[in-house]
Amino acid sequence: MELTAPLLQLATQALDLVLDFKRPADAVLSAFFREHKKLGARDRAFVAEAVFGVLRRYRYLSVVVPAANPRTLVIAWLIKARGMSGAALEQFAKAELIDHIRSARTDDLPLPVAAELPDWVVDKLRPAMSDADILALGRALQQPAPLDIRVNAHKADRDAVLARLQGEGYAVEATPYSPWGIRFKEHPAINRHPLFLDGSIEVQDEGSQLLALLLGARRGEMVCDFCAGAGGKTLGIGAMMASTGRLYAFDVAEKRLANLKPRLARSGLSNVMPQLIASETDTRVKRLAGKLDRVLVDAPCSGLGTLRRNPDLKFRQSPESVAELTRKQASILRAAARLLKPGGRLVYATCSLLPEENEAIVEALLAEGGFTLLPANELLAQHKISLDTGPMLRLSPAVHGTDGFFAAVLVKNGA
Ligand SMILES: C[S@@+](CC[C@H](N)C(=O)[O-])C[C@H]1O[C@@H](n2cnc3c(N)ncnc32)[C@H](O)[C@@H]1O
Repeated sequence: MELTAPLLQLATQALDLVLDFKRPADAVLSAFFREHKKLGARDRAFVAEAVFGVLRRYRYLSVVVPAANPRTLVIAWLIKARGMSGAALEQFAKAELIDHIRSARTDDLPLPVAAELPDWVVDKLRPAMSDADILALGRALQQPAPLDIRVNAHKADRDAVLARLQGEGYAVEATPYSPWGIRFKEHPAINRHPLFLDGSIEVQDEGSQLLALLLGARRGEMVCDFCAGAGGKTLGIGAMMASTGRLYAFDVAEKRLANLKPRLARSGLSNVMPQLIASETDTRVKRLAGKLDRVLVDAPCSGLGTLRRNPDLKFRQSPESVAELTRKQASILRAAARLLKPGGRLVYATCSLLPEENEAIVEALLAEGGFTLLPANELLAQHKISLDTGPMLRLSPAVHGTDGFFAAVLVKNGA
């Protein structure tokens, strides 16, 4: 595509709005496009690509550019990531700036810059990971995520959906771990496809799909998705229950639960009860104490495992926000644990990469007694899924091609 001065100006303006990191970049960009209604599809695509492209390499580009500002960052991205030639850019930037960027070194960078992670994140990862693994993780997190869908087992069959999509010319393949997953090579607008509109498929990362398997809810059981949000996991669990029994979908965010409603309608499930709660200590929660067979806690977390989708998130989190989240996670997990019958199953999951949001939260509950860890690797093997990351599941984009993801399965003692 041909770069023009107005287009460069638009990308610069949009980036400027994103770089205060007060709101999620995708929300800022949507608002920006609403204000620039006349922009054509190709120009929008360029602006979005430039903004997300800079965000993915923000630490590196900030080192490369002598006086980093949104415009020079976009120019540095065009040269370093898009491989644009100096000649194509000479009408937009001084020759010294172009030369400086072109000759900037790419080797010998400090680990946090090469991995595109904040220093404090690298410090928190270091006790559990080698520098080489942190670098591989950081590099994988810089790549855009593939588009994964989950076939709704209540309505459709994966092989049939796969064959249909292939027949329609989509480049798709079955996901390696989830029995319901299909991965697209491109990013088509799948939310307009008839299979999406009739609830046969939902967009969901493969890692998230595995949670329903780990929870293992059966027909007729009493189950709760404690942090249901817009119901990504709820719908997978409800399908496994074949729309029988009862599946409570709790959340404190009214808007997210509202977003669950149309998805629920499409899914054809009639066993889900969305329930807005004020907090994890709400009386509606306490009323269910000791009554449930399975509870999923897909806890609010730093989201650092999803940086492929939200590269700005790492700059909107801090050690303080993580500390606050860990207090919340521990409190929610305890409240959720009280709902289980003896022998009932509790799954704790996050899309964080940090041990303090993951293993530490689970180990603290285990140390109090009352629960036993059920090895996730053995459970997955029972489903013929060869995914062995040890007794707790830790998925990494560098190793598994999924978002960064953590899950632990616990059983309430005393059955
Ligand atoms: C990681 S998201 C869940 C995503 C969701 N499970 C899905 O698959 O779409 C965490 C959710 O926890 C909710 N949350 C935060 N505090 C909570 C609390 N005290 N009790 C229940 N849910 C809470 C948030 O509103 C958010 O929707």
